[in-house]
Amino acid sequence: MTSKSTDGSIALSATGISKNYRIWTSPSARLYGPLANRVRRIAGKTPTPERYYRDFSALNEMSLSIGAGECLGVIGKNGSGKSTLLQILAGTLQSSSGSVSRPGKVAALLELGTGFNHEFTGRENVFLYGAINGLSSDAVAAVFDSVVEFSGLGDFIEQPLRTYSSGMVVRLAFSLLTHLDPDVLIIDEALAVGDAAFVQKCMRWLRGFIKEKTVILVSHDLGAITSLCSRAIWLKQGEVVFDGHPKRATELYLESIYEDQPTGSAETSNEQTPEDSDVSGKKDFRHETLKDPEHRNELKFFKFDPEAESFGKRKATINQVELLDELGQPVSMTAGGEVVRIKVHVHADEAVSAPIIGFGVKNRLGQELFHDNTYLSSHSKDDEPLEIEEGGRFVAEFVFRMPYFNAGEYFIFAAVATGTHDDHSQQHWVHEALKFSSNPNRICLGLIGLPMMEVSLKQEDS
Ligand SMILES: Nc1ncnc2c1ncn2[C@@H]1O[C@H](COP(=O)(O)OP(=O)(O)OP(=O)(O)O)[C@@H](O)[C@H]1O
Repeated sequence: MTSKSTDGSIALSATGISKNYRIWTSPSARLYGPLANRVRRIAGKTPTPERYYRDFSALNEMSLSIGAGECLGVIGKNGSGKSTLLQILAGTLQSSSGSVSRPGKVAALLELGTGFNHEFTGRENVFLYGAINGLSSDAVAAVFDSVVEFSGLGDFIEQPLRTYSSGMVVRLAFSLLTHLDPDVLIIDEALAVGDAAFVQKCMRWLRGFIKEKTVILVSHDLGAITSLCSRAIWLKQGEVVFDGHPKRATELYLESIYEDQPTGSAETSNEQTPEDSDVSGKKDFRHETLKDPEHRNELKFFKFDPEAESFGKRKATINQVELLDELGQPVSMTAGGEVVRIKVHVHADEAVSAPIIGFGVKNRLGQELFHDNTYLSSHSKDDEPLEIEEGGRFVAEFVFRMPYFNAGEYFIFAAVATGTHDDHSQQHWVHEALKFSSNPNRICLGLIGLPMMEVSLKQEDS
């Protein structure tokens, strides 16, 4: 697609960029594979590289030009190549082939903490980051107070970065960017970890910046893409499959997500009437409306934190909690109303008898919104209770339709106990095993909203 630059000049362009990765079949294949193939060659035999690795293309000969003044949104499923593209455009990752032209000054907010030294204080990092971006120490000193003020970090600016939360690192990084005066700003989902007030502040700044300069933005928040961007590209397996109006791009992308979902019991037949339908397995009847980016209740999950605070007698340890989609694929995004799987993986540090695994969701005030556990399902059957030997592993999986959440941050706690529902001893309880954030929406009216199968209003016969 031709670029829609406001003054006709190009802010950034990429020609035929590809990124290939070599995926080794095992760590030892990486060590011995090249040697084994060399020995085969010397012995006059045909090398067998396929036994040791396969080549994987994360980006495939992509050409793109972004006009000065454009705000380009980049969307696509996990692993479609968005971060790879942004890193290559920003110059922090070398492409395997192709070239990038950057006529102006480019600043990027990519993977959290990139360009920072975690042993340095916030103050030292401001000067370090400024130097990396070509600013003299006098120039950094001149904007230092303003950077700290924007960040809202206060006295924390004198503390080492390793003591910062991920939200604080984003505060510092974004505040720095606002003072670098770039021509092109590249942002990769980084704002997703900021708290609501700071994200609002960044959005206000970004809207002003977009009016004058060029922005490239990756976001799973399709509402942000449609409201901020003048153009959007949709990536699929390292290729641009749509380049054009953001509204159309997000519509096509969402359609493709729903097309990829299996049909069957979860599908609602249009011919069913409310009276004769069986609601089990149905989607929310507002499903079509909720596909719309404006209404979709996006939930962005962060990875399991093994360092999260926990307690318990530790006969068993929770070592992973993950979010999967309906098909069992690990995901970092989902939405209210969708079927998800929460998997809790546990290691038995000692022999464990009849374990119970549970999980629940709390809001940031610590109010519990819902919880559940395996006790009923594992004790309502005639099955023998689970007996796990020392060193063994076990896992619980909860499959349910996500409720709707108000805008804000939430935590999933996970726990493993032994005993019975009424008399048990906690072995490991992880307070904030998974964190997630919810976008503003109008679907959730209470603390949580329920996926609603049917609603009717009618007069009863007297
Ligand atoms: N260093 C690496 N070695 C091997 N494969 C890699 C490497 N970095 C990325 N990949 C692969 O390249 C593909 C594209 O990754 P990339 O991070 O760009 O996707 P993405 O669209 O940004 O995903 P997400 O939405 O999850 O952030 C993925 O399949 C990923 O596994």
